[in-house]
Amino acid sequence: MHDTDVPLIATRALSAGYGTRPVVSDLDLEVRPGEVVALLGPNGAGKTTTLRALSGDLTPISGEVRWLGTPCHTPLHRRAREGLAYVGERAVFTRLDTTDNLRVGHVPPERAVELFPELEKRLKTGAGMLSGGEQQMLSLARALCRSPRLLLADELSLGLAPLVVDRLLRAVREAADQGLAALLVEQHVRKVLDIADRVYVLRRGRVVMTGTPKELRGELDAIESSYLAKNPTP
Ligand SMILES: Nc1ncnc2c1ncn2[C@@H]1O[C@H](COP(=O)(O)OP(=O)(O)OP(=O)(O)O)[C@@H](O)[C@H]1O
Repeated sequence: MHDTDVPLIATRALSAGYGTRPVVSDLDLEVRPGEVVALLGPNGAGKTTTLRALSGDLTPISGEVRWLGTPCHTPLHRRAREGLAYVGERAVFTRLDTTDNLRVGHVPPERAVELFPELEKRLKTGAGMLSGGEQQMLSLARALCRSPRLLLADELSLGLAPLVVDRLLRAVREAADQGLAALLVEQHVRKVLDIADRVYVLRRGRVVMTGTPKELRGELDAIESSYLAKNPTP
């Protein structure tokens, strides 16, 4: 069993942005071990900015990020050593083959193949020649096979076929069932709600809705139409 009493990562009244202009404000969110949390919202709502502040890539303008209950000011590379994994869009080395991409990430290829058997036949293929789905399996394998404590994933499933999206999300769910804490920024609202424990919806840099997928089912149309509205100005 994993200790779910202390959030692995949490923000308290966090404001973060670029220069002195906050893009997200007054953000209180947390992710506990064993939880998959979805961060949803229209384009420009501040989802990536939030992930960057959580990862240590952006310094908060005010408020704080807490790691295992303690305020945390370390940069991204230090947090990575302490168990944080960040997966962005198709983060592969296109000139290396799949095996070398895994080795660079200190992941034995056989572990990656256990997670995604689809990669077995592609171990000697240049990562630039893989399909989008295979590239994302490779990125996710590189992150998950190092047994991180926290996964921050930005649009894992961008532009991928529905079956591949299911495959990637299932791998995250299974890792969370083993104790991983995961925060996923996703455009596939309905699919991520199928595997998430909790959801935050951001709009114009603020949390406007939060709850379990069950609690938010009735709001699905509103959430999806806010995506189409592309974060309208007030
Ligand atoms: N490096 C940057 N410098 C200045 N402004 C930025 C920078 N990155 C993002 N922004 C601005 O911050 C705001 C929020 O962007 P962010 O990428 O966090 O939103 P998002 O919700 O992830 O959007 P999307 O779904 O389109 O990726 C936008 O207005 C964007 O223009």
